[in-house]
Parts: sequence; structure tokens; C-alpha cells
Amino acid sequence: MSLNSLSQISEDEHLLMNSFDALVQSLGLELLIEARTTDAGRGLFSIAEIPPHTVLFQIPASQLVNCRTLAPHYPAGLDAIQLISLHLGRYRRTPQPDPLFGPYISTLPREFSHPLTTHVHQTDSTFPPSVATALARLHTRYLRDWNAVRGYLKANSLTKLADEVLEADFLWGWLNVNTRCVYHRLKGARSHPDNFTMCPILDLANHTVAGPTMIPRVSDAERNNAPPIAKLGDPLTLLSPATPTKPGEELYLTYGAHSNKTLFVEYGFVVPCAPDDPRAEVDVQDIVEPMFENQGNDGAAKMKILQDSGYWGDWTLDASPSVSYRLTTALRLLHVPLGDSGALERWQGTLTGLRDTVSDANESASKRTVADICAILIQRAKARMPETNSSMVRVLWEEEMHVAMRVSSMLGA
Ligand SMILES: C[S@@+](CC[C@H](N)C(=O)[O-])C[C@H]1O[C@@H](n2cnc3c(N)ncnc32)[C@H](O)[C@@H]1O
Repeated sequence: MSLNSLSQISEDEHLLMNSFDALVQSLGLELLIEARTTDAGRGLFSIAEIPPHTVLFQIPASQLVNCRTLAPHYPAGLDAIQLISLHLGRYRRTPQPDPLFGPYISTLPREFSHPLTTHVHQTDSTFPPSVATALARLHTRYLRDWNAVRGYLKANSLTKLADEVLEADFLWGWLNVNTRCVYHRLKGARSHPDNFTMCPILDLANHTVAGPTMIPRVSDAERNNAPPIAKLGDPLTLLSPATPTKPGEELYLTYGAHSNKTLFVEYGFVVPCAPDDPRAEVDVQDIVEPMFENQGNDGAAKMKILQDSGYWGDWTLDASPSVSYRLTTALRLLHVPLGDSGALERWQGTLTGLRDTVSDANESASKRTVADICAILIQRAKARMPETNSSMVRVLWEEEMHVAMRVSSMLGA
């Protein structure tokens, strides 16, 4: 990196820190925390002793960026991620700040270093196959949203907006949503995909896998398991961790018990993990699917059976160590001869809980296949790891290798 770009970064960071102060002022908040620069970008730090469960701040509903606060300003027709990404993208480069959320938008990162912007066109062999697949799925999701927004702008004759918001601006908005939103109850059903919001200040919190974390307080709507009563929804209140915080400590959130594959693909970072870290997980679809294909017509029939019963794909090993139930189920069927109707019935019995196994022979064959899968994973990671000069990609290969070694030694292989 040139000195020029280094000074550019610190200038940007300086501007972002000033924007943070302006945001806090605009919200009229007096805080026990402040933003500081860390190795993970900016983060939130305490500036005082903070007792457990202290209210750190409350952001009023009108200052949260979500489907409720944006809906009055746009024609209907977009889901929450499309609408918020469009709105953010619209104000990315304009000299006029957004009259609704200007101070907040000026605190958002200027650029993203995220696999969707940097790696999406790399050859598949750079990443473990399951990471490449997850990245391709993210890319598809992004394209679906961008195409939906383009269609929406046309259908609603929003030609000025269509001219203003370039794809790069929309992608910037979309990555902001994807990497910075939090769950927030806005809809009747808890599982509704639009139950999330962008939240000023809170979105500066970095992720930790262990240790005390801040916790958003359960909102009224969530407690009542009903849509919020107020038109714009409930405010969002952030509580300090359950243990006391000393001045100068970083305050984290947990983004979830994610494997590095998910952290990398969704958020653009990894957290190196110990060989026995229970987060470590490998999706082995790219190895198992060809095993069914190699059985010709029988394999195709088994694939259909697994699809119909909801067990096709999402087959994982993890470092606890364990073989997921979904993978065990698929491998048992792989080793059932389809001509043997009794064995097929016994396999179905394992799904309904009537039986623990298909047979001893079937169980041994399935275990041998798990050992084969582990051997492939270990050999592949060892071969590919030296080829990468990205420390993040190295962590992704290491995670696969550690999981495979743990599962393999559990099997005594
Ligand atoms: C919600 S933002 C957190 C604030 C962010 N650091 C910033 O400067 O705006 C999430 C992003 O922060 C970074 N991040 C969060 N936790 C991290 C961690 N433990 N290690 C490395 N990067 C992290 C990643 O770039 C992630 O996409």
C-alpha cells in the first residue's frame, strides 16, 4: 500500500470520527462510550466505569433506518433490504445530505473491502468450495435485489432516481445493510424477513466470539409477540454487558455463533479459531453430491427421496466433533441398495424416530464414507493452503482441516 493511500485512509477515518461526534450531537446524547480506531476498523470503547446492564443509549424509532421509517417516503413494492439499500445508495455521493438520516449516513464506511467487491470474480479454487458456493449465493441474492430495484424504479417512473443511483451506489448501500443491520421487530410474524433495522452508533460495535457483549433490550413488540403499536415502530435501547466494564475497554456485540465461512461471506472478516473451536464447521456438499451422481439412476432416485423429505444438502461436519444429523441421514441412504425395500423402510424408520440405524453394516459403511470425506478435506486443505497469500483465506482452509482432523480422530480413522 502506498503512503498516499495510507494517508487517504487516516484522513477518511478522521472524517468518520468527526461525523460520529456530529451524529451523537444531532441525537442529543451524552454517552459513556466513544468510537475509536481498531484493527477491525472503528469500534466502541467505554470512557467510564459502566455497571452491568446499564442503558448505554436509546435511539428513537424515527432515527432507525428500516422498512417502517422509509415506507412513507417511497411507493410500495420493495422489501426491506432493497428499500434501505436504495435509500442509502441515493445519498452516497450527493452534496445534499439526506434530510431524514444525514448525520447517520455520513458515519457509514466510505468503501468496502468485502468478498463481494474484491473476490467475486476469482477462480473457485481460491476458496474452499463451500465458501465459493456461499459467495456465489450471496452474489445471486445481491443481483436479485438490484434487478428488483431497477424494475421498481422503471415501473414507478422514478427516472431521476434511476439516473442518480448507479449500481456501485446500490452495492455500497446493500453491503452496509448486510454487514451492519440488527434484528428489530417491525412485523406481525417473528420470522418475517423485514424484521431488521440499521441503528446509529450500535452499528460501530465489532463482533466477538467469546466474552461479555452488549445486548439490545427486548422491544415491546418483541415481548408482546405482535407488531409494534407506533407507526414507526419501537425505539432501540442498547444495554452494557452483564459484567462491569472498565474505562478504555472495547464493547462488543456477538453477530451469532457463526463459522468463519459465514463471517467471511456475510461480513468480510474471519476470526482465527483454535482446532477444537465449536464454531468451526465444514459444509461437504461438493464432496457428497458426486457420490450420489456416481450411483447413476439409483443415485438420482436417492437424491429425489432426500429432496422430498427435506434432507438434500446442508450437510456439515463440525469441530465439537460431530457429523450433522442431515449428513448422517444422507450417507445412510447412500448405502441403502434401492432394490432392498426392507432397508429403504428401515431408513425411513430412522427419519421418524422408529429406528436408530438402518443396520450395523449400513452404519459401518456410512462411517467409512465420513472417514473418506475427512481424508479428502485434509489432503485438499494441505495442498491449497500454501497457494494463498491471503491470511483470511488461509484461516478458511485451516478451519476445514481442523474440523476434518477432529472428526477423523473421533472415528479412530
Ligand atoms: C457493524 S460493523 C462494525 C464497525 C466497523 N468496524 C466500522 O468501522 O464501521 C461490521 C464490520 O466491522 C468489521 N468487524 C467487526 N468485527 C470484527 C472482528 N472481530 N474482526 C475483524 N473485523 C471485524 C467487519 O468489517 C464487519 O463487516
